[in-house]
Amino acid sequence: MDLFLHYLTLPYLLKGIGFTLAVTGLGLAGGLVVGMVLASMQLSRFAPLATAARGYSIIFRGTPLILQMVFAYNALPLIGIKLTAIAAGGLALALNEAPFIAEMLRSGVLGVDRGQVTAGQALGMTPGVLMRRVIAPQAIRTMVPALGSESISALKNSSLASVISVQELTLRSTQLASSTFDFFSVFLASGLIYLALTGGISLIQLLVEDGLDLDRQVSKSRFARLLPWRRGRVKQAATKVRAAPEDPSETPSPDTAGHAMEVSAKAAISAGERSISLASHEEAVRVTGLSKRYDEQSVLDGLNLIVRTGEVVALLGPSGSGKSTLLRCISHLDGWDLGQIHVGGKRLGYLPSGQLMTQHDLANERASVGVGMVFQQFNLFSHLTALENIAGPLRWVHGMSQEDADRRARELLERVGLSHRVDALPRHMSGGQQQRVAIARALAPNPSVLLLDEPTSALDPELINEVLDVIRRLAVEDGLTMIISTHQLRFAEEVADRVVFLSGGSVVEEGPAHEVLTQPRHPLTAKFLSVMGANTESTHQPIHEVKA
Ligand SMILES: Nc1ncnc2c1ncn2[C@@H]1O[C@H](COP(=O)(O)OP(=O)(O)OP(=O)(O)O)[C@@H](O)[C@H]1O
Repeated sequence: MDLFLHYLTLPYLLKGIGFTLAVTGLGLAGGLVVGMVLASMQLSRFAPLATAARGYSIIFRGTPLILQMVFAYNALPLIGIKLTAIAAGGLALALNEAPFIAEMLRSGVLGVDRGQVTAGQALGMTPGVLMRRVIAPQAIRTMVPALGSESISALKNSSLASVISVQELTLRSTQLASSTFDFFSVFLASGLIYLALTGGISLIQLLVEDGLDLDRQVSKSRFARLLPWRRGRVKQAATKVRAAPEDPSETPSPDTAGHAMEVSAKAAISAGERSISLASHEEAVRVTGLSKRYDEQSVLDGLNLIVRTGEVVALLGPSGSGKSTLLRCISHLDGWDLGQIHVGGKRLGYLPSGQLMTQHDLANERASVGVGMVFQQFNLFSHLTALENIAGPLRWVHGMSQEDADRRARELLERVGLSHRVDALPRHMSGGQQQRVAIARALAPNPSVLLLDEPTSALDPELINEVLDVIRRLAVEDGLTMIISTHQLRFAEEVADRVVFLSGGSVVEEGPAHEVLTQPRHPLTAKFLSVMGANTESTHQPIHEVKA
């Protein structure tokens, strides 16, 4: 026992720890840098880069580390690169770790929900901002356990550096045991030191996991405060704005139906005047001859559409008629084959020369033109609170100060009846609440046009009204220009100035909402409405009863 304790504290062995850590540190740091390059190459759309990265992985994962260390120390000097034993060991370990780390990075990035990436693009985030604020924070969180295991494995692999005479812990233990012949005590002490080192790594992993845990109470720790995606501390004042629940889903208010009737009445009184006045408004969106194919399938077929400022247009049509694709093209989230789209008079995504913009410039233009988008699946950033989902893009895309962005986010959350949920994560909110946050997020930068892609189709019937009510208010009170793809016929009749019926990727019929929904002219519209139970009588059913 005495001898064991003696070896455990022997400076000769303890110095070996320094060399072990030096090789491991170089290996992990270098592996992370090379791994990031490899992961970017593999994720690149440029095939030769991805192939080169794969070739690298095959070579370095397929040959033994010990051989790579010997090569780095003994063969590189032959071509004029002479490294110290520690540098050669660290280099070989880095090159060997890189493909493993690259795979972790790649799977972390690919694991981030594509919908959130699309939402970030729609909000005008450049690829860099998207990576820093949306993808990396979520990818890193999922990678931490695997990175912890890889670090432990790198520490143990560093012992192979003994073959190139790095005086690390294993080599020193072997030398000590050979000279004292006390193999048992020396290797027991050495094993315990390794255990302490790997235990340290596990502890760091646990602390990092804990620091990144979204369900943990907001951290006051300095570490958590350094993280760019940390959960912001929500000021008490903000949560006190409303003590009682303001959420219509929690306190179903008779207001909703009342409000709907009021809107309907207003709409009926002013429909004629409104359509005359809208005709003189400027064009907010002009779509001319838009055609798009997916392989052999034609999805949009010479589609034409003009939406004027302040107008609310409901897109109706059977599933697969191209409603979502049209909305995605308007915000240039998708490209198209033929035709032109102007938003606010600008060809969004095109240079004056007619050339396509880079993704970076397209993002900036999307933000400056102001095309907001609300998705079927909400697509909230799952690592951010309701407040941060709204305030974050205002800061990162529009350069607003944190104070102003938070104030705007609170105002909007209050408008959509969610001021008591400012600090809630998306997964702690109901579908209706998430969609209301998504609407608030899209509204935050004051878009010139708001596109809503079946905003209620992913909601349970009892949650649909709370979202429709918010949209109704935007149409009536704010006079926002909106294009809404929806299957909610009664809602379309109440809120939309015009209904545009799509079939097979082109406009089959369009006209004042009430007219198209009650007296369809085209047989396809009539058939669709009858399938939807939306003939004259059924459009007067309660909204939630009219479903696709
Ligand atoms: N990425 C894609 N690759 C191939 N085909 C696609 C893709 N996206 C959409 N499509 C096809 O394009 C057609 C139009 O789809 P779109 O989602 O625009 O229709 P929709 O009218 O919005 O339908 P729904 O009401 O069901 O949402 C569909 O046939 C769909 O399968």
